[in-house]
Amino acid sequence: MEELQSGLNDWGLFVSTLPDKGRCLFTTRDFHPGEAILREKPYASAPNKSGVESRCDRCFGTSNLKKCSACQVVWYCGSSCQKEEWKLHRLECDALSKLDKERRKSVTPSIRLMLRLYIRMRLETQRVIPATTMENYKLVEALVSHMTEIDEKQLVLYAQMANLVNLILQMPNINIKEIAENFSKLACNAHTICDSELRPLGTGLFPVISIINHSCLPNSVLVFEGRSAVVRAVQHIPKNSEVLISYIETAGSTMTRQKALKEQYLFTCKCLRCIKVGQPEDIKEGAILEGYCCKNIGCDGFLLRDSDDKGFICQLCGLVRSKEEIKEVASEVKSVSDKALTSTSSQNYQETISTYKTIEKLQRKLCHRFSINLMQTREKLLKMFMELQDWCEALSYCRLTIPVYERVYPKFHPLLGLQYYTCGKLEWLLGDTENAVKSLTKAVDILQITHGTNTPFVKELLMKLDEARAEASYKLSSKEDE
Ligand SMILES: C[S@@+](CC[C@H](N)C(=O)[O-])C[C@H]1O[C@@H](n2cnc3c(N)ncnc32)[C@H](O)[C@@H]1O
Repeated sequence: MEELQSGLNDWGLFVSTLPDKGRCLFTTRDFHPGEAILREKPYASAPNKSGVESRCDRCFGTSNLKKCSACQVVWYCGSSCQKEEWKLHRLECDALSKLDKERRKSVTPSIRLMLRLYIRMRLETQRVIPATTMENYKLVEALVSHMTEIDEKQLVLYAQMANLVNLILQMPNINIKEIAENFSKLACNAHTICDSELRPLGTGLFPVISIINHSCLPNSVLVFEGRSAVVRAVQHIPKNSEVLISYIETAGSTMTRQKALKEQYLFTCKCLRCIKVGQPEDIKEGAILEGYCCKNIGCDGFLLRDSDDKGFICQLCGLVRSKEEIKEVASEVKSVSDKALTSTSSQNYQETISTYKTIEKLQRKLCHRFSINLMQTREKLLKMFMELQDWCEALSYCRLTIPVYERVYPKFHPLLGLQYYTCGKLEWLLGDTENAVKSLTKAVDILQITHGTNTPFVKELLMKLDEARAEASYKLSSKEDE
């Protein structure tokens, strides 16, 4: 702990403990919005397996991939990535090569992450890889596991996975119970590594960043530069404050967020948003985000159950919607959604789009205009129209999502910045340069804070904005000349 403390001093941070949260990370100086609070390379990481697509083990790239000829499990995009990983992969390769074809199929990304954790620990003990103040196995030992709170079924699963890891590694003195506990640590400490546009690439364990606790109203955000994790302030953080990130999607109601946190991280959140649970403002927000709309066209009210539980009353105009009617539309949404799942897997795009359009229409009848479900359906339609390069339809759905994003996310949230970015790109493609400049400016204002100013992603965005501005002023001057 003292060693870690000395490493954290350089960052302007210190570790403390709070009775209801365990370890916490605090600041020893002020941080301004957009400033990087902490950077960390993964102690262990593994790329995702997304369908048929594989990824380079080092950079998570997808081009020019070649399979390791010995183990036939791991992919690299070139010799430079392969060489960088060799110290670790040498032992992993030996172990994986001994497996038969069927066993190799059971080596999932979680199993690989655990294999790499143990190999790294071993190489550290043998001093092949140095242990430093901020990178050592002791930091993994200190992570919370919540072993005593896990249910029987999960314990059995971890035990089976631990047996597989043991069978693959065949290391002397390896403790199966400890491996199972490490799986539990991964569940509540590992982070999904994403690209700049928040598309998931893999999973990594960052033992120092794992000290940071959760808030549904966080003062910082976790982003990635390649495989490295960066925690960045999204507001002014005064000296002696706790650094807080969000572990989950924060767009949902308090009940939804608390359920997600309890299920995966085994705690009840008491952040500034969650302590308002049950208060009138919180009930209203939940009913807007996840409840129903008023049947009175043009009324923007939210609905709450009436006292005898026969229906839902609009809190603005007083109109009642019967339980039966709501049930009927909701079950229609469910049955069309089930159909959408099967048509997505058969990759018939036009059919899938028409199914999602039906869902969107039904949800407009059922849900409040700021509903998360409605927003998610429109998000799916946006993505599908983008795939089809139907920029006009894509833009119309993108624009419909923006007011919901603005409502559910704080001012500096990566998802809000990225949505403005998509909107700006689409407007530009469709020749609406004036609005493109407005949307791209909003995107820059947010993404410079969440992603920093020096990343290739933000630099490219700034270049696009400059280009769009130049085009807009050229268009304006040509109009004036006419
Ligand atoms: C990634 S760890 C964070 C560091 C942890 N506090 C420790 O002592 O190592 C996640 C765990 O921290 C605790 N935790 C995180 N945020 C919390 C919060 N807002 N309230 C209570 N416990 C929290 C929970 O036990 C959770 O499973």
